[in-house]
Amino acid sequence: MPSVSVHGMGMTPADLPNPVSSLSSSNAGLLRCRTSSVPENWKLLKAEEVQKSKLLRGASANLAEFIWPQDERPKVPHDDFQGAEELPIIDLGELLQAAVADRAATTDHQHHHQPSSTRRDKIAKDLAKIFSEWGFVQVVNHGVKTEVIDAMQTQAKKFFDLPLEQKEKAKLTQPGGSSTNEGFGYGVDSGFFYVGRPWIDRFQCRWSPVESITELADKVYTREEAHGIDDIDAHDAAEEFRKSMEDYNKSLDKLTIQILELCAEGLGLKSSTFTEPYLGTAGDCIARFNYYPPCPLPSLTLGLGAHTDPNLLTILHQCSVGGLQICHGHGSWFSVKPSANSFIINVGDSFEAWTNGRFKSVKHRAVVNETQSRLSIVYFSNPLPHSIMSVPHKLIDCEHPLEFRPAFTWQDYKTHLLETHKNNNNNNNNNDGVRTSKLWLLRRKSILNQK
Ligand SMILES: O=C(O)CCC(=O)C(=O)O
Ligand SMILES: [Fe+2]
Repeated sequence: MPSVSVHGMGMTPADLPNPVSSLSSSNAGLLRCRTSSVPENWKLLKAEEVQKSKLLRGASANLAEFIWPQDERPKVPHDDFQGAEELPIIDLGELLQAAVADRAATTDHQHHHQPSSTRRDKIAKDLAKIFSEWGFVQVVNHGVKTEVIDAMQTQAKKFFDLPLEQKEKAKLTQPGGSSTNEGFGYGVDSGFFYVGRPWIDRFQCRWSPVESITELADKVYTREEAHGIDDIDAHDAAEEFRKSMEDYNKSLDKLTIQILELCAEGLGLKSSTFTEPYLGTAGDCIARFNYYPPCPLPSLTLGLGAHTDPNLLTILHQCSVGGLQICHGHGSWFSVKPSANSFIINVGDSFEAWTNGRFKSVKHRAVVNETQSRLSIVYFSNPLPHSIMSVPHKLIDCEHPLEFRPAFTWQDYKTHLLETHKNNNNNNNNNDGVRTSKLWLLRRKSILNQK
């Protein structure tokens, strides 16, 4: 099918975004970034792409809003993996192999066999070192079946391909009628506190309980006008979505536990130090599907601005299109090469605080590109809202004095984050909460707050 330009949608050039004329006075900071005309490549966007995206429909009214300040703009493109520092890899398959070798060695009475406990110890130490230096790791042979990952990617893609009106049915409301940050939308309308407007559509909900996923899926896939055979199709579609969410959640919950255990061991702590309060999928684990449509301004905007994740651990799977960038060293960014069978796992703010800063919650962002849409599936692991995360005594010594809150709950931090969101949105101030909200976790700050 030939690509249809927005002109083909019955839009006249006057309907097209005009970055200059639409700059408001509150965007004075962006005036420096003005471009004199609509980028030619906006016309490359397919009409159906514009139709189905909340972001693109909005952007067509005021493209200038998406131009970020000069110092935030990406210098490394989404697909430039050259010169990028190699993100360290952890091969979890080695754990399994070592256990198999253990059994063989016992049967064959081998004397020079390296026991699996030694292998495990080495992997745990490597992982802890990577998290303390990079905050990010690439995990391979993680035990999550390829079918489970593929099905989740397929379902997420299918979701974003739905007509906009259909996707918007996923919006969940609170009992009082106010919207939550769950569902589909432009940033799920939860407000962003970035310095620019991100180029993104997003779906977000909790990974469990399964009943709430069913409710969401039914809302999205059931069409009011559907009768007969259509009803059956809609039911099947909702069921496929629910099943892939459930399978993915089960697998990633297991993976989270495995990683948390290795982290504890790598830090010289009891294996269950982090998993006991985590309590698996009963916690507050959040699903996020980020969808970045093709963008006519890839070097002027960002899919997602530089931020750290507030949660415990993040497990991310990107589709075949690159876009995730990590800040390493002195403010230099590198693009992470997509790899179908690996996960990118990073330390969130809560984990950094819980480990007294031994692990680092590192800034990352998403860049976009002109021609391809991009999808990332994110598993945000969190403990139960009221489980207490208290800094293990072993992680406090002369070399590592206590720098973070000695104990806090995910609910405490979440409440703070939501407040910051609200204040930033109400005051319409430079929306810089991304940089400041993490400060709440610092000990100095918590002492000040108590005064
Ligand atoms: O899409 C990506 O690669 C980054 C997503 C991300 O950082 C987030 O959702 O917090
Ligand atoms: Fe993130």
